[in-house]
Formats: sequence, C-alpha cells, structure tokens
Amino acid sequence: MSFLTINNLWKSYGDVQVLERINLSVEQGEFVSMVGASGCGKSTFLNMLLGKEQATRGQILLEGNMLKQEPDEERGIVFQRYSVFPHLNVLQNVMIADEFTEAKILGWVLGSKRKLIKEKALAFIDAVGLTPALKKYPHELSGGMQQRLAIAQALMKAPKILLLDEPFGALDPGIRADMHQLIRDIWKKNKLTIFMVTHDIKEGFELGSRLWVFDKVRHDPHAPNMYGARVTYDLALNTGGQSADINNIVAEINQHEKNK
Ligand SMILES: Nc1ncnc2c1ncn2[C@@H]1O[C@H](COP(=O)(O)OP(=O)(O)OP(=O)(O)O)[C@@H](O)[C@H]1O
Repeated sequence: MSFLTINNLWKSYGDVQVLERINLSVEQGEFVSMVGASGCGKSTFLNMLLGKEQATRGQILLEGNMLKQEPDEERGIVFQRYSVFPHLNVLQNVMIADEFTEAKILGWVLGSKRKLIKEKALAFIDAVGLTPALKKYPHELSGGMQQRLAIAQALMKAPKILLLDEPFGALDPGIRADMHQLIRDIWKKNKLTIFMVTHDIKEGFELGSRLWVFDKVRHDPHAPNMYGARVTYDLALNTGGQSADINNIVAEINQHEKNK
C-alpha cells in the first residue's frame, strides 16, 4: 500500500473541467514538485490534498484511508503570501498553533504545558534560523524571514505532509537559494512528504525528488473548458537536483508545448 494514492481524480467548477483522470501514488518521504501552465489546476490539486476542496469524482487515500475532507494537523501548508499573524512576534506566532489546540481541550493552557510548547517552538525557530529575531514582529522581518516563520509554524504540528504553494515565488534569487537549502534540510531531517507548486521549472528540478507536469491532453477549440489537465510527465529526479539530463527533459517538455 502506498502512503498516498490518487484514484481516478476529477475536479470541475460548474462546467469548467479543471483536472481529469489523475492516477498516481506517492511514497512517504518523497518531495513532489508540480509545474504547469497558469490556470491548469495545480493549486486546486494542492487544495484537494489539504482538504479545502473536494474531488468531483475519484478519491485520495492517505495510508489506505480516505483523506479527511477538511484541513487537519496531518497536513501543513505554506503559501506564497506570508500567512503569519501580524500582531504576534516570532515566538508567539510559532507557539500559537499548539496553544490553540491545547486551549480547545482544556479551555486554557497549563503553565507546564506552556513551557513544553515554548521549548518546541524555540527548537523550530532555531531550525529555520530565526533565533536572533525571536521578539520581532512580522513587519520587522524580510520576506525570506517571514517565510522561515511560516515554515516553523507549519512544522509545529508535526504534519505528515507539507504542502507548499509557490512558497518562494515572492523572494529575491539570493534568498531563494538559502530557502532551498533550508527546505531540503527540513525535508530530510523530518522525513516529510512534500508537495510543492512552483512556476519555476528549474526550482522544481532542483528541489524535488519527483516532478509532475500538469497539462491538458485533450483540447476542443470551441469549448476550452471541456477538458481538464492531467499529469503528463511524472519524472523521478536525483535528490538534491543533480539530475544530469535536466536540459533534455526541459527540451522535451518545450517540444510537447509546441506540438499542442
Ligand atoms: N473556487 C473556485 N471556483 C471556481 N473556479 C475556480 C476556483 N478555484 C480555481 N478555479 C478555476 O480553476 C482553474 C485552475 O485554477 P488553479 O488556481 O488551480 O490553477 P493553477 O495551475 O494553480 O494556476 P496559477 O499557476 O496561475 O496559480 C482556473 O480556471 C480557475 O479559474
């Protein structure tokens, strides 16, 4: 049994068919990068993994069970736009997720429990390199630092799956390179299964252990919404982006685009 199994998944919004016939399986610890033309359904797919969107047809199984139809702690997400709380400092932002859960059970957070939450938060803040900024508020942080904070927040819940929706899209190239190293380290250290949407095909090749290309196979020029995208390429990559034949594969994808 695979860690995650996607069985004949279809998704439409009204009469717009977004995705069709997606059949894939993913093992624990894989890092799947997803690329494809704008509007082809990558974020929709990610939102289905999160439980925010439901499939029109087909199913997604996590460890053999139907994926829960609402976001939960098994799945953490980091968006392109920083999703941290502006009125909380770095430490408070990371602690808050656990404090919410604890308060939901007891109505308040016990002092001893709070101490444990703080220790855990400090460890994740350290892992993302934000210890010097512990007491800073989001508006005092650079874009890269805010993304580090969002990653630390997501890790607090020990998710089995980490979903990244263009997490580095708004960052400068130099900072992106640092973030790539960070996410690679976190992926390996925490044995996470990661799904990342990116517009940057090079980033997809460099970061993932597997690359999915979303594209439409069927077209009707008179009814452009009739058919959805599928995963047209599913490529195993050498971990760490050392794939020797990147250029060949990119050329093949470009050729495919031209032939459409
Ligand atoms: N909630 C929604 N209601 C109706 N249509 C939607 C909804 N969400 C997405 N869509 C449509 O589904 C299609 C796929 O959108 P999606 O955002 O998943 O694509 P994408 O590949 O992530 O695009 P981009 O690369 O530009 O972010 C688009 O045509 C979009 O307009």
